[in-house]
Amino acid sequence: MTSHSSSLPLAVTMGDPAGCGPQITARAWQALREDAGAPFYVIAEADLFDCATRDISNPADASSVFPTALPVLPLKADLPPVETGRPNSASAKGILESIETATQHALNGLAGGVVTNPISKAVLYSAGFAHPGHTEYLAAICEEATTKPCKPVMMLVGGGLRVALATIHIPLISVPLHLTPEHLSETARITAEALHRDFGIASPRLAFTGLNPHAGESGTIGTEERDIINPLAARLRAEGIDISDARPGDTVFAEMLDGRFDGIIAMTHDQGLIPVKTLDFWGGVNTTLGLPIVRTSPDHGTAYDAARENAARPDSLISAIRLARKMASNRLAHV
Ligand SMILES: NC(=O)C1=CN([C@@H]2O[C@H](COP(=O)(O)OP(=O)(O)OC[C@H]3O[C@@H](n4cnc5c(N)ncnc54)[C@H](O)[C@@H]3O)[C@@H](O)[C@H]2O)C=CC1
Ligand SMILES: NCC(=O)COP(=O)(O)O
Repeated sequence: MTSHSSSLPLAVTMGDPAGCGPQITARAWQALREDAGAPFYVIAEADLFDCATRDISNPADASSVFPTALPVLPLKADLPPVETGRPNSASAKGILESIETATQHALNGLAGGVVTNPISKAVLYSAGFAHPGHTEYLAAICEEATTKPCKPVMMLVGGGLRVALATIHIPLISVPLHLTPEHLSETARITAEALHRDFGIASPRLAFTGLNPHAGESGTIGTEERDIINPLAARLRAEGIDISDARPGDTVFAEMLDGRFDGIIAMTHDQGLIPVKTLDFWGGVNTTLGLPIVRTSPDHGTAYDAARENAARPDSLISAIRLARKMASNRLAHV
């Protein structure tokens, strides 16, 4: 199985067909069709897109088609009629087929990486989807295909920040239970390795955020920093990973912008996503580290309201495509 190549086309998934995916994909193709980088194709139905399209049966045909039409690899599943802005759980089968096919293409060396369009988690959950989101679903597909364990780490990139998350879509009340030394050390190792291999940073400097205000204020406003994060950081440093003790969550992002760190490991979803989306909502990218394939995604969701008004902006998808190209090319150079 080949896991990456920068010269291969990228596989873009359909996402929720009632969301912004079709609009931003057509607009990203318009913006990038003359771009010299790797082209992309989308796994969906051609009539979703308001631009020139051409059906392809093989990812290898994407490159020749891309300058004149958006290459579309049709789904096998039938999609129900799509009403923009009105999600329909009957689309779930096609949404998941698109993700699964794109991932298999990347795993099998037919695509250079996967760029996912937004899905509505609630819509998929109502159709019985058992994973919290793409991140865990992609890891499950990769794990099954390679028979190797695959631990995914979500990282948001934008506004000068690279922020990996120690916890993702779980209720805040259960976060402390997940912050075990084993989990945090795996997250740190995967993040350090990805910054080196996929982002081309020779010796990445990482920071842990604290969970509590003022990083626990020496154990007086919470003990996770004193008892778990800081002792673990010391062990990781002894192994050669350059990582700080828990830094206060209200200052560590400014420290990274000042050049002190190359990446941050945030303890919760919102702790990590708020700074990235505030600084760079339109250009932010979500990427999954720890997979045998490259995967990126816009940082935003399905934006049903913008889709209804035909006003969805493609900026974040374009950034996701550009980052996927860069990561694939860095991986190739690293081999
Ligand atoms: N990667 C993924 O698949 C993601 C999926 N989601 C899902 O998206 C759904 C909606 O989530 P929300 O919290 O409402 O976030 P959202 O990002 O879809 O929308 C937040 C606001 O930003 C606007 N917006 C977002 N992207 C836009 C674009 N490209 N152009 C113009 N305006 C845009 C929306 O119109 C809305 O006002 C949820 O079901 C969530 O699960 C959320 C984040 C990522
Ligand atoms: N908030 C980020 C998000 O919801 C994306 O999740 P995933 O579908 O990429 O796992």
